[in-house]
Amino acid sequence: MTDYFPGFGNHVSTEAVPGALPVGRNSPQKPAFGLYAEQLSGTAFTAPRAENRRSWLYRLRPAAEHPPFAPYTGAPRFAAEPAPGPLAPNRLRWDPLPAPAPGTDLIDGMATMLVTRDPAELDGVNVHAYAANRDMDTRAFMDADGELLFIPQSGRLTLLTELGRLELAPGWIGLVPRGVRFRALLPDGEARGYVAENFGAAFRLPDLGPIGANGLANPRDFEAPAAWFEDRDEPFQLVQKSLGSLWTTLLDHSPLDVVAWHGNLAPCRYDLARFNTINTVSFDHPDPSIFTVLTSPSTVAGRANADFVIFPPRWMVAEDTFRPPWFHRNVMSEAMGLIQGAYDAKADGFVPGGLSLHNVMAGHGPDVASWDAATNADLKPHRMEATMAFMVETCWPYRPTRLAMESAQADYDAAWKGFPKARLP
Ligand SMILES: O=C(O)Cc1cc(O)ccc1O
Ligand SMILES: [Fe+2]
Repeated sequence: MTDYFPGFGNHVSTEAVPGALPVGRNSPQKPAFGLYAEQLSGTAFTAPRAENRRSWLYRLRPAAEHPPFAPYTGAPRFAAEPAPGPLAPNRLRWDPLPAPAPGTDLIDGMATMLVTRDPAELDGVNVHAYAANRDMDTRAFMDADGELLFIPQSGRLTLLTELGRLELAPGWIGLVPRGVRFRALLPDGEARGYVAENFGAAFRLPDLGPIGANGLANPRDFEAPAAWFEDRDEPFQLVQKSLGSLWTTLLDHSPLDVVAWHGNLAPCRYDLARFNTINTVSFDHPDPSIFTVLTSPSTVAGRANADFVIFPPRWMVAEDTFRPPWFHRNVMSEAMGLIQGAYDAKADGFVPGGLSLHNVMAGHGPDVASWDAATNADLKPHRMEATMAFMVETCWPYRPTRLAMESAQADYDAAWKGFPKARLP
C-alpha cells in the first residue's frame, strides 16, 4: 500500500477502505458505507484556480458533531501573548527549553516564544518551541488560526492527522494545514523541536527566477500521506486553538476518522537533505533567500509574510570573500533555530535547540570569534558538514512572549563586543 504520494500541492485521491471514495462527484446522495462527505477549505471558494486549496473528506461522523467548546486550562506556555510594555530593540537568544515535566504531551509541551500579528488579521507568523515526553492517546489538536510547520530537532515525531500519518524525524519538516486535526506520537519517548505557525497565505515553493525550472526544494520530494483512520468509540478530548486562545471539547470518538479523501489540501513532509543547495562559485556571500525552502507571500510583492530558510551542509568555495554571513541590518525580522551542529556566524552560545531573534533593523552578523576565524581563514574549498540551522524570516516585527523575555540569555550583546577598530592609513 502506498504510504505517501509524491509532489507538493498535488491533487490526491486516496482511500483506506476500497470503495470509500465516490467516483466522479464529491457529494453523492448516499456516500459509500454511510460515510459523511465534508469539504475542508484552505482558501476562499473563489480563490484563483492556481491558489485554490481544498479537500473532500469521507468520514465516520461529521466534524460538526461536537459539544460546545470551553476554555482549555492546560498548555500554560502555549498561545501566549507578547510580553507587556514597549519592545526594546534588543537582540535576544535562548538556550533550549528545560526538560518537560513527566507526562507532557506535544500540546502541553508547546511554548510560544515569538509572536507577530493577531490571527484575526489573517497575516503573521508565530514561533513556538516544543519539548514533550508523552504520546497523545485520547486527545487531538486542531489549529484554526494557521498552518503548522513542524521542525523536529531531537526525537522522531509521528503526526496522526485526519488525512493520514506523517512520520517525521530531525532533519525533516512537516506541514499541517490550518484546521486539520491530529494527535502526536513520540516513537523515541521524547521529542523537541520548533513550530512556525503561519496565519497568512499558505506556505508554497518560492519562484526560482533565473535559477530555472529546477533547484532548491524540488516539488517531487514533498510527500502527502495516504488516507488512514482510527475507529475508536471512546472519550476523546479535542483541543483547538482559535483566535489566539485554547479551547477544548469532549467527543465520544476519535476525530481521526477520515476513511478516504481527495483534493489538494493535505499535510506533507519533506526531508531537508533533499534540498538542492545553490551558492556562489565565484565571490561574495549571497543573500540567504537562495536557501528558501517555503515561502508565505504577503500582499506586497517580494516581501514575505514568512520565509522558511535553511543553512544546510554545503561547500564553501568563495574566493577573496568573508564567507560567513556578513554584518547587516534587515528590514525583515529574523528568528533562527539550530537543528544540528554549529552555525557559521556564531562560534559560541547558539546551540542545537536554541533560538535567536534579530528583529527589524537590529545590527547583527558574525560574533567576534567567527569574524576573527573567517577573516584569517585559508580560503580553500571547505565542506560544512553535519549542520542544519534555519530561519523564519518575516516582514512583521517579532514580539517575544513573557516566557521568552524571562528566559533569554543574559548578555547576548557580548557576542559583538571587542571588535578591533579599523585603522586608517
Ligand atoms: O543573520 C543570520 O545569521 C541569517 C543570515 C544568513 C546569511 O547567510 C545572510 C544573511 C542573514 O540574515
Ligand atoms: Fe540576519
